[in-house]
Amino acid sequence: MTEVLTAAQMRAIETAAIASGDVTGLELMERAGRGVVSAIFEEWPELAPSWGPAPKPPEYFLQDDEKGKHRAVVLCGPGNNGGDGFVVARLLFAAGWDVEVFLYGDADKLPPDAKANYARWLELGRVCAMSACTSERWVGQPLVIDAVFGIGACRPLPDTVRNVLMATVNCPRIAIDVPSMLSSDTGMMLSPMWGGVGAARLTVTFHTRKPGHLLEAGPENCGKLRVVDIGLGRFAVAHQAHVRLAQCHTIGALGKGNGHKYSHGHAFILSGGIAKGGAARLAARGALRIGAGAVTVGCPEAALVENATQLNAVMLTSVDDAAAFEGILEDARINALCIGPGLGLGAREAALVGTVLESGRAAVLDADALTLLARDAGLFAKLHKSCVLTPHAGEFARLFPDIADRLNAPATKGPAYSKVDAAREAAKRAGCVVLFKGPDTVISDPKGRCSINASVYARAAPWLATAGSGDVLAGFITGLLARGFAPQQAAESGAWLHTECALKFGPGLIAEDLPEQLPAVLRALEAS
Ligand SMILES: NC(=O)C1=CN([C@@H]2O[C@H](COP(=O)(O)OP(=O)(O)OC[C@H]3O[C@@H](n4cnc5c(N)ncnc54)[C@H](OP(=O)(O)O)[C@@H]3O)[C@@H](O)[C@H]2O)[C@@H](O)CC1
Ligand SMILES: Nc1ncnc2c1ncn2[C@@H]1O[C@H](COP(=O)(O)OP(=O)(O)O)[C@@H](O)[C@H]1O
Ligand SMILES: [K+]
Repeated sequence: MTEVLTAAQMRAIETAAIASGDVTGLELMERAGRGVVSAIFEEWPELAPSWGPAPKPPEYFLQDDEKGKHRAVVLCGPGNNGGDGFVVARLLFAAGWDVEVFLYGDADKLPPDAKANYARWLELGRVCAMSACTSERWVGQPLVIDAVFGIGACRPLPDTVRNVLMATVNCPRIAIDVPSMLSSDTGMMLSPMWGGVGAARLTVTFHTRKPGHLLEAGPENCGKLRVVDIGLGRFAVAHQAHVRLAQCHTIGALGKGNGHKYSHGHAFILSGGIAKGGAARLAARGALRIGAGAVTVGCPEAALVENATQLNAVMLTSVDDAAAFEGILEDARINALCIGPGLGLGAREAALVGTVLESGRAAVLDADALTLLARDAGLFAKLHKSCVLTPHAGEFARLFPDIADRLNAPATKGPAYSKVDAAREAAKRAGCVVLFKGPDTVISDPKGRCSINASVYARAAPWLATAGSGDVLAGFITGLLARGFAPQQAAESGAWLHTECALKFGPGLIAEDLPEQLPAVLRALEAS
């Protein structure tokens, strides 16, 4: 499943499922709780009862030696996340575990399905107030089930909850749906956790990933992430989910069919002056490796010799000023431009950004070009739908300071504002695709079509935090634009391939290595 659903979208699907008569809320809660318990036993088979990870057969009577082998503390909250917690408590108890349950909130005010499961648990054990969950509980490091808040949390946690969660730091903690201190829409911490609460060992979510699992502090707090199917697939189809996981979705187009080099486009990368050409050369190498038929670097005359000693398959020409570049652009075969890496911030560079934008050609604007756009509203107004902006967080804040402020403000009420919302708003304002970089790269077009290239969990590639890797990404996207990819597809596929290249190389990666992984990555894609 490549959809990523917000809390509101998830609620809409749940409501549609219940309204269809196919399933009740109580049944969904039971499936959720069972999914959590199965996931725990699959993850740690040594904790599983003798019958394995599947839920216990109803007719099964526990043998004495199956009782009390393991201990769990279940922390329940006032909503349906707490309801899932009561189901998990019951199922662990049925598997022979010693289970203690604590509730934050008033049992009388629980929503109906949660209240039903609260009542079922009361037939088996007690429920104590969260305030009674004191430090002796954590001796022996029981398994902690975090069922305090799920998709319903969007403001700072009450102190009682925060203190209890912080005290579990040395215990294995399983988060139901989302760690309670995290916003499922944004991945941001809802409360500061002094000294930290540590990551959950496992987070078990339902139906699809939520943005908060992928963005910001989400991945480092979720531990392992498991998505459990609770039978909502049919309803997901009816629901238009606008955010999905990035993929290389037009990979068929990456293979080169017939045609000569110019059938695959001609990418032109503008460079800075003497001793500033490395970034543009990295971008050019990326554009060529990703399959642009021809790639040219344009630099000031004074930097030609320096660049010539470093380039072979990439062509080189002098571009002293915007007028010279206008002349070069008379060659209609040049169909994708890249400006910004190592460019500089002077008048020549600002004029070149203007020429790039006035040409109407597909263009990637990165690094210094973004700073120039931030400085000059007139330039910014020239952005058009064939452009791709590739800011990292600092450049984003320079270009869209008000949006960045809103993104970084602590959440006090829902719905929370996420990196997805920020990228969408920025793309709408700019009138072009914005690729907002990070381990959680978010790509949006002006209509809000959005994807997340998450270099997290199994795709974690921290080696990408190396000088020049962004320049290579700009080159990848430019190369794909030259090959005729639409801006959103070029950005999404470029980001996805960028991560794949980093994964292929692994630790020790430097920017130069990235384009060199492309042949193997593309070969593997073709084979699959
Ligand atoms: N959708 C689905 O398909 C399915 C969903 N399922 C499960 O339901 C979960 C969602 O349940 P939910 O909507 O009841 O929200 P939940 O996270 O329990 O919290 C709401 C409660 O917490 C309170 N509250 C929030 N923040 C607070 C704070 N900081 N401090 C204090 N209070 C705070 C809030 O209070 P209020 O804001 O209303 O004042 C309200 O009482 C979901 O994550 C999943 O586990 C599954 O059962 C199966 C299918
Ligand atoms: N920890 C990380 N995990 C995955 N990708 C990362 C990480 N840090 C940075 N990246 C990626 O590396 C690239 C860095 O780009 P940028 O910040 O522009 O660097 P530079 O200017 O040095 O080229 C971006 O594509 C970003 O998404
Ligand atoms: K939770």
